[in-house]
Amino acid sequence: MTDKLKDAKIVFVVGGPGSGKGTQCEKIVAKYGYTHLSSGDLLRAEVASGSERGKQLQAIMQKGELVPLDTVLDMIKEAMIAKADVSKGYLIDGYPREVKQGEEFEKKIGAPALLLYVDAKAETMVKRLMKRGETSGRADDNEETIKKRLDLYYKATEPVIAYYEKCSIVRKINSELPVDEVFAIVEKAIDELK
Ligand SMILES: Nc1ncnc2c1ncn2[C@@H]1O[C@H](COP(=O)(O)OP(=O)(O)O)[C@@H](O)[C@H]1O
Ligand SMILES: Nc1ncnc2c1ncn2[C@H]1C[C@H](O)[C@@H](COP(=O)(O)OP(=O)(O)O)O1
Ligand SMILES: [Mg+2]
Repeated sequence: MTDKLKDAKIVFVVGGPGSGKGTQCEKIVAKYGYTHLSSGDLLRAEVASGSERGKQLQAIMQKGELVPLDTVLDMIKEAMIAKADVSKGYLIDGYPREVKQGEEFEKKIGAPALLLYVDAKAETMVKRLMKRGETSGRADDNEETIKKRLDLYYKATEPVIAYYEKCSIVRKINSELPVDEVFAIVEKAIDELK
């Protein structure tokens, strides 16, 4: 077991593609100094490294599918351990994407104290992603892949929220509002943690 992470404060950030997870995480980092670990960013860094593994990941992500659980969990765990001595808390952004990922995380790392459910309508998410796609350079910010990512979100990821509602750690955040108003809701949820 990972002793170093035994008392870590862990926040899962869950929401559909383009719902605003990364945007809110950035603001949490600025105010609270938490460590932000986005599974998508970690995977894109591996792709950018040009490694053989990165090439396989790229092919999966371009199709809007989920990469193997072990790959993403190992990456997150490694990144968490690297920050264990200085971290005030961890924002785990984009994970879990399916219930099994949550179960494995708890077995190998620990239990989350809070789940921020970043909620926006499908229509809003598509609009934001198409706009983001104009500049993001992301291979998955295109109409066809966005549709697949949304379908997968409703099928595989939404059940994660119901799963964690059982232990009353879910806080639903209305991400239809302007960024700062969304953050005001986020702040309340984080402040309650202390
Ligand atoms: N509350 C908001 N209102 C309007 N646009 C937003 C809001 N939150 C995020 N965005 C925009 O939507 C896009 C997706 O946000 P991002 O944080 O990358 O989402 P995610 O990490 O959930 O995919 C970005 O271009 C971002 O600037
Ligand atoms: N926890 C996870 N399990 C499996 N695949 C993941 C993953 N997190 C990210 N990926 C892969 C599949 C996603 O379609 C892609 C991009 O993820 P992301 O950057 O978190 O997207 P977004 O911020 O738009 O929600 O990376
Ligand atoms: Mg993101």
